[in-house]
Amino acid sequence: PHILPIAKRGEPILQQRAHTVSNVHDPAIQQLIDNMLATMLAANGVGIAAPQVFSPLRIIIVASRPNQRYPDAPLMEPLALVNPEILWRSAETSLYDEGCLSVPDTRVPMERAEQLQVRYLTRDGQAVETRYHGFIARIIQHEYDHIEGILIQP
Ligand SMILES: O=C(O)C[C@@H](Cc1ccccc1)C(=O)SCC(=O)c1ccccc1
Ligand SMILES: [Zn+2]
Repeated sequence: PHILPIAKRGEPILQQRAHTVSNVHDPAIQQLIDNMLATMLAANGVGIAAPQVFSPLRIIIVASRPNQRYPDAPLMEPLALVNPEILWRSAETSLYDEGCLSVPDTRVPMERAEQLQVRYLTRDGQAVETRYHGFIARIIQHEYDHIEGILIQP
């Protein structure tokens, strides 16, 4: 896998809606997912979205791990969500200072739904519907914003 350049605020691709993946089994898609993972790990992130590596596709990676602000955040295997759809968001919200690999040296307090229900394809093409809460739900909402062309604003 390759570590790819990360698009920074101001790059048009970060403000465009990304496109649905038509064939998750395409080797180019599988390589992209591997490269997104390598790039996220190298940047010490807990998530990444395809537009951040200049691919206008609806692919996100979520990789929660415990950290100072969220010491009880779950440590999880990085998970790729292809063509994610948020089916439901709880009315209950929480506030957290979010960072963004595309907006370096910035933390922005963001209010997000505490729980959400999401439907997506795994990288193996399995259709899955899952409910998340807490830090993982937050990361999913942050990454989902990226494929909608939405960036946190400093
Ligand atoms: O820009 C991205 O999508 C990655 C971003 C994801 C994210 C961070 C915090 C809340 C929601 C989503 C990052 O990983 S920035 C790095 C960061 O803020 C962080 C790193 C380790 C632990 C906790 C936060
Ligand atoms: Zn971000």
